Amino acid sequence: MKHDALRNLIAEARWFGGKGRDWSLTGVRRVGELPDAPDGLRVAIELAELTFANPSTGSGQAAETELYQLPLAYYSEPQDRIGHAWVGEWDDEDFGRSFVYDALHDRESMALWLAAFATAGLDSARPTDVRGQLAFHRVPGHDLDLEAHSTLFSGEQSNSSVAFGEDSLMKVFRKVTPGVNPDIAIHQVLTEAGSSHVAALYGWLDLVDDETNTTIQLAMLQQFLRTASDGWDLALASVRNLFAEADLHADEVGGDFAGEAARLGVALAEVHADLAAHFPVEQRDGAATGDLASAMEGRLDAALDVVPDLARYEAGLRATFARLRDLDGVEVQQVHGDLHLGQTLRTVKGWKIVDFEGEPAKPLAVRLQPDSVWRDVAGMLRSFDYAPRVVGMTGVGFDLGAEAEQRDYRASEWAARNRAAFLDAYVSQRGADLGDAARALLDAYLADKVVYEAVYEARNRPGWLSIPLAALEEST
Ligand SMILES: Nc1ncnc2c1ncn2[C@@H]1O[C@H](COP(=O)(O)OP(=O)(O)O)[C@@H](O)[C@H]1O
Ligand SMILES: O=P(O)(O)O[C@H]1O[C@H](CO)[C@@H](O[C@H]2O[C@H](CO)[C@@H](O)[C@H](O)[C@H]2O)[C@H](O)[C@H]1O
Repeated sequence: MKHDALRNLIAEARWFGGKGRDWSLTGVRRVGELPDAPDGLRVAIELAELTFANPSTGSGQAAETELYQLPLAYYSEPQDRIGHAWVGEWDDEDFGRSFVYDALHDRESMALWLAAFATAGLDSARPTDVRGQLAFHRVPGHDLDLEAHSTLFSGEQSNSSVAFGEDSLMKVFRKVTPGVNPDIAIHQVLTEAGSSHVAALYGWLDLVDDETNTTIQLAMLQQFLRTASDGWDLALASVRNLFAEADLHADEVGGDFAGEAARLGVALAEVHADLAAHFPVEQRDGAATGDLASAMEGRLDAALDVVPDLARYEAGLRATFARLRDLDGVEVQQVHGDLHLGQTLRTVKGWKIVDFEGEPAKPLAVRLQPDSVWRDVAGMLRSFDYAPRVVGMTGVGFDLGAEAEQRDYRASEWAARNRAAFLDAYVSQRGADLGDAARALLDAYLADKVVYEAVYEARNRPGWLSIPLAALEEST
């Protein structure tokens, strides 16, 4: 009963990244219980082990397992108010007959996380509260609002984020791996460095797993950015503005985005500088750029099997990657790793960058590797190409048929203007020219990202595959 209910919960969850693969639920382990639950409620954190019949590409394993975190509310009576979060009903060996709900949707349950974090902050000399295998850590400097009600973010993606009023936000990591979670580690460093471009870290929850003698980072508590607007939504609004004006250029319409794009460039350069000051920076030699070229070529080889249309652009892409072999070396450092406009938030206090977890599909060891800053810059530049193409495709706010040519011209104009504003501001904030070596690196990361996007779109949004392919067509 429990097994089937949890399997259904996982299969239907938005955050489950294994959809479409052949998997089974091979274990469920209760790793902790939230302290101080009221009568009639027990709240448990359980880890579900999933075994995949076919390993993901390149893992070289016969079968692989992944761990997913499931916070569950066990009530002794049914709770109609959270019927939408129903998981199932069963006899639990610790809690007895239970009516079980997804705890993330339940205010009573979420208040227990907040209270546990608050308790951990009571003694600033020992900002960690250990409850069984759970260790609640607090970063001093902010008093949590314990009256705040929780709201689960509807736009949840790889993880589940819960806002506590307008005070704090807790991200519950869904797919978990033993070891350091880069999102927590980077937020901690940037918070201590006083960075104005991230939400301040307030705390985090670790599972100190006795069975495997490892630590698994389960959740992160951070500042709620009250006045935040999503960078991707703002960019789309700006494009629509331009498309609605038949006779005006990008710099003449009200919703021009170039000033924001430039401020984003400055913000990214400042974040990179802070990361370079607090994580190792390495100068790697020419062999490393050769390895980088080989890695990109390898990804192209794999992508050609998934998206045969890429073959038309193969020669140009290979030439771009091969240029890396002429470089003397490459500097690497901690970067964001998965940056695009959807990872940026505009607040009244400027741009913030979120989600430093790297690409969730990549193994943790790969996500922790230092990389070139040009990977992040390329990610943002690709987003400036996407925005007008997405508006053009969906046709919201203008007459598609009659204005197709005009629209394509304007899409290119918007993308070029904002790419230039972002890149110029980034480069000048770093205080260096974009020399030939940096240009070669940037071009290679851009090409690598387009190849990645072609595979991502083919697998996730086939209707959008034309976007990366059109970018390749334009650059040939
Ligand atoms: N500190 C914050 N305050 C307000 N909203 C936030 C904050 N951090 C992230 N968000 C919003 O929550 C969404 C999900 O956050 P993200 O870190 O990207 O989660 P995921 O790991 O699930 O992709 C983001 O798109 C952003 O709009
Ligand atoms: O889920 P993540 O945010 O980690 O990133 C994945 O999904 C992104 C889409 O949500 C995808 O980004 C691509 O589409 C964006 C518009 O939806 C665009 O702004 C990006 O430039 C483009 O790469 C991303 O590639 C993927 O890893």
